[in-house]
Amino acid sequence: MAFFNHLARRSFAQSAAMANAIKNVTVIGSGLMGSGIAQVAAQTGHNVTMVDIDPVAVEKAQKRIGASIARVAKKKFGEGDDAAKFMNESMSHLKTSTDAVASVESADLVVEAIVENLKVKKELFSKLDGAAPAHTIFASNTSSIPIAKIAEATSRLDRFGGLHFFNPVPVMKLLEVVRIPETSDGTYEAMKGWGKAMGKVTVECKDTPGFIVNRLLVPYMFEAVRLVERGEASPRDVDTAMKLGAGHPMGPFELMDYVGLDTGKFIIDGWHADYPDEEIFKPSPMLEKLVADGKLGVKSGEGFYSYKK
Ligand SMILES: C[C@H](O)CC(=O)SCCNC(=O)CCNC(=O)[C@H](O)C(C)(C)COP(=O)(O)OP(=O)(O)OC[C@H]1O[C@@H](n2cnc3c(N)ncnc32)[C@H](O)[C@@H]1OP(=O)(O)O
Ligand SMILES: NC(=O)c1ccc[n+]([C@@H]2O[C@H](COP(=O)([O-])OP(=O)(O)OC[C@H]3O[C@@H](n4cnc5c(N)ncnc54)[C@H](O)[C@@H]3O)[C@@H](O)[C@H]2O)c1
Repeated sequence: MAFFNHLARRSFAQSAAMANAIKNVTVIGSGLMGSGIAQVAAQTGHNVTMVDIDPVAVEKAQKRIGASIARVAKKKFGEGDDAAKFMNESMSHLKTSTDAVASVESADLVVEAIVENLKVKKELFSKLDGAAPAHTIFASNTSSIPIAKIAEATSRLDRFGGLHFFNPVPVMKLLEVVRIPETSDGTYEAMKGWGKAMGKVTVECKDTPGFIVNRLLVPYMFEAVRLVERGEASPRDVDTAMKLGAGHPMGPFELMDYVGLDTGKFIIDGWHADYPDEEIFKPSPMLEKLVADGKLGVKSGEGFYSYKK
């Protein structure tokens, strides 16, 4: 018994050490998710580098982070000096870059939150694998792509996993921590420990399609789309029904606009390719048209609804 207690203590100590070892975090992608992850990492005292290939995206992300940190600071500290101190300290932990390779040179953890496309994600990780130190853990925030397929691009399968955050990251408490068969126990404990250090509640999940939340949420959202495409109800009424009848904070159309319709299309197209017989994953004419028209939801000013001021 004493021996097992000793082992348990040791493994706890090791995981605590690994989690504490994650100090320098590189977040690749400064869109909706990358900016949220970078913000929370900076707020919780990590040294963060947020990277995007698009300098305009970086600029927009900085503005979004500034506005969001101000909301968090007000909630935590009200209007006084402590709020200003929290904002300044958080921002002082955040650097930006457009050079992904140079940005991982001293990273303990790399969290990828770029476009939901396997080829693009693999190209990125393959470049980063040669540039990052041996100890660096790589994680993807993918919504729907198997982590194992992304990890194939690297030679560090034992230091690879999924860290799936939820939008808006500064508000949503959940973090799904995903392991592939090769993920080492040390890596997994470090990822979970980092999630806790970020103030998140972590749940564990294997590398199964959609993990937990999206396995349930994505079919739900696409059932709503089919309902409307069949002319059985309007988006507004579906949203009202799910908010008032099921207690959801947003209806499925509001939520799809919030997530981004391009991201929704990437998810469903990927699953359609993998599971061509599943009716629910077949292309939706309504979604195809909105995306083709550049109506990507809240982020572009219009999706199922208009957000133009
Ligand atoms: C597809 C992917 O793989 C997975 C996903 O991410 S799926 C999407 C998951 N996300 C959801 O389901 C979100 C559902 N929606 C919600 O929970 C809520 O509508 C919401 C939290 C987004 C907004 O809440 P709502 O009450 O409508 O608006 P609002 O009053 O502006 O915000 C509520 C609180 O959150 C804070 N907040 C909202 N957005 C914020 C942000 N971006 N940054 C910081 N704080 C924010 C507000 O300051 C406010 O704080 P308070 O309670 O102290 O006043
Ligand atoms: N939107 C959501 O609600 C949500 C929630 C959880 C997970 N995710 C996942 O997170 C990832 C990002 O989603 P998002 O909503 O933030 O997308 P987004 O479109 O808001 O941002 C993606 C960013 O990645 C950048 N980018 C593209 N290729 C790049 C590259 N090679 N190197 C560096 N930057 C690159 C783009 O310029 C863009 O700024 C996706 O995998 C998505 O499935 C999204």
